[in-house]
Amino acid sequence: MAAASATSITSNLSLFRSLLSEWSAKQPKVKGLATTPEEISASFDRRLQDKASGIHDTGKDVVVAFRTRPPLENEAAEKFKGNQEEGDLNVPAEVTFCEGITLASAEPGVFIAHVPSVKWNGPTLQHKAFDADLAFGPHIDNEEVYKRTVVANDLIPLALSGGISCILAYGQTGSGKTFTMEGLEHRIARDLFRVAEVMGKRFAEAEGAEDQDIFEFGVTFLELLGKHASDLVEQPEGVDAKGEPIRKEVPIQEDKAGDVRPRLISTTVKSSAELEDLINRSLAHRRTSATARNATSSRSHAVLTIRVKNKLLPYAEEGQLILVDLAGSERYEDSKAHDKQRMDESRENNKSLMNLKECVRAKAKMAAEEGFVHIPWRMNKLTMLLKPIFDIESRQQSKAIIIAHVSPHIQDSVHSVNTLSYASPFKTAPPKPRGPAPYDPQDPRTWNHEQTVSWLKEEFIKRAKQRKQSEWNMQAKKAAKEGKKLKPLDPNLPVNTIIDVDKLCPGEMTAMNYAKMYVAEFVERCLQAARKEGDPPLSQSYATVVKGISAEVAGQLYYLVLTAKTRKRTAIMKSRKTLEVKDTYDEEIQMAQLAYREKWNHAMWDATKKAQEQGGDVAEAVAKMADVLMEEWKANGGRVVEKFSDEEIQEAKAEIGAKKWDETIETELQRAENYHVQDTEWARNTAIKRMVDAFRERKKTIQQGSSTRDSPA
Ligand SMILES: Nc1ncnc2c1ncn2[C@@H]1O[C@H](COP(=O)(O)OP(=O)(O)OP(=O)(O)O)[C@@H](O)[C@H]1O
Repeated sequence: MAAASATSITSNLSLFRSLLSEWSAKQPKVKGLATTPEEISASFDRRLQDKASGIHDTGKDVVVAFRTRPPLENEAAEKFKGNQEEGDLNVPAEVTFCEGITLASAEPGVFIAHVPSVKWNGPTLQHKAFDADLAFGPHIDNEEVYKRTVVANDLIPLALSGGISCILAYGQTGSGKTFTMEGLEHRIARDLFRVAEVMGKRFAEAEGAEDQDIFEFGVTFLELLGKHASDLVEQPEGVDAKGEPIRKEVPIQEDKAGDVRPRLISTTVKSSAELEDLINRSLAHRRTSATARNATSSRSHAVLTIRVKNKLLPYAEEGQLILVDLAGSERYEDSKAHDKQRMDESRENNKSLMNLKECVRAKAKMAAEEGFVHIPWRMNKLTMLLKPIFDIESRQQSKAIIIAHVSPHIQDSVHSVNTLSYASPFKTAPPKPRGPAPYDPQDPRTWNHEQTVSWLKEEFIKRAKQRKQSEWNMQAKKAAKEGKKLKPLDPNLPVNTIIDVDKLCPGEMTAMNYAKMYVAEFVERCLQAARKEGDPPLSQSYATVVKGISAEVAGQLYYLVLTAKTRKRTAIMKSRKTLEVKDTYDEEIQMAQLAYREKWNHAMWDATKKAQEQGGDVAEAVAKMADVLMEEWKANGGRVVEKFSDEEIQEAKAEIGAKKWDETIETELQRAENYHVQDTEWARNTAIKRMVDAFRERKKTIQQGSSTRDSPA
């Protein structure tokens, strides 16, 4: 069945409407959202106030939501009127809205896309269902989207506790990404300082600090257009000859410490009004440059980052709230009509969106399976900016929400299907409940409550002893200077463990509850557990000792979890040899497969056939071939480079003629230059490959012809 064009869809709207109403009549009732916004708000406030339940464990690391918007006034008439001026008489004079998306269930989210297609007997409709965690129909407003995404997933408290919260808006141009993101940005600006006040007060009280204004906020706003990043907070430096705004390019690189921090102006904001003002100014800069370029904002990714520093924990990493309005997921065919610069940007955008997909999928998979998956975040500037979410060695807890936007129109259904199938696979089952995994003292993921309590006690005692020992060492040194000798420390002497572990670890808390907590929150709990009921606040120096020791214990716990995961990865790697290639989930293999396309399958097929003929182990032969291709792919920097023998090249050149040969290469090099492709060797190889391929084809046809003639009648 072939897909139908927008014009042919428009000319058959009445047929599609009647097919849709027949279909709708047979559908079950729509399943609504599970909890009311009021319930979400109430539980959010409770969590904020309630010290005991501050664990940011709202289930998934990656949450997927779908959203469709209402049709705009006169939109169908203007957008799909077809080429009536050019005599497209099939398109009705007045085009009205016809729905392309139906909300089947809000939570869990299910959207059904209605896709017009052409069968041998005429136009028809296909109904394709896609799953998400949440789905927002056209009548859901931004306030409700905010409550169900940002509030329900504790994104603000997570960032304030030193974690990373991220929201990504994905979708076709004009599907409503900017509408959603601006709505969320303004609401975050509205609530951030209120939540910070509640949390700051709680934290300062635990530490006995007087100043309750403990958070510092630094905001950056970046635009990534193709490969070029610029600062949206800064005013453009004027306009160029084409009237385009001149913006300084901002490099995006990983520094020696592994931090990706583009050189942007970080503005300190102290209130909702200041944050709101900064967001408005940056958005206005984005709109101006978009208008100047005679295009929409759909061509660039806009990344708003709010960094949160906790003044009481100067050594801890900063929490971050990252909001990304992604470039429109334009199809390559649609961008062909544009100039070279647009095509370059479009190609770059598609590359970054594909890489983002790989990263989000790998992250979702890792969270759900608890395995160790390679996340290729270094492959693109966009994912580099999102490093703290994707870097598995990051000790910061993170949560990403991806909102996939689709147009409500039936003429956009093919785009909508692309968008929904991009985002839907991110939906994973909630993390598996910790099963009865055998106890492993080296793997905190297997510890129950009692084992956790005893580990914590041991750790605190160990560190208290170390402290005592180092105090003794200092005193002994001092005594030696005075010619005295101190009595050695009695190892059996009881030590003050500083922290009451039973108070720190109530009820059913296990090591994984703590491992999911950010260090700031763990330290805060330790500070509370160090203070006896009714005692005055801890002295500044005592609080410093508690903070130091508890941060070390948290670090040790994260380290154990990380090494346990690494051990699991090594085990997976070892067992990979026995796995069928199709069963492996190594992202690199998948990327290499994508690059090789059908050549990969041919190579596997050849390896299988050879192994069968020689009576060898098929799985092993396939795995070996995959290894060979992977090595080759990696050695060529993630590309597939065709290799031909010199003889074959000379043969092809002789057949084609040296002049035409050189001309073809020259044309390809020229094309590469036009597209700013730096790698001329790559362009040359592409030209050679095309000519040798064509030569092989001709040779094959000739050989087949002669073998038919030669064969006996
Ligand atoms: N949920 C909604 N309710 C009402 N109007 C909406 C909604 N979503 C989007 N719109 C309107 O639809 C139009 C397109 O939306 P928007 O600019 O947000 O799309 P976009 O996906 O960001 O497009 P682009 O990629 O071109 O930037 C705007 O006029 C916007 O106000």
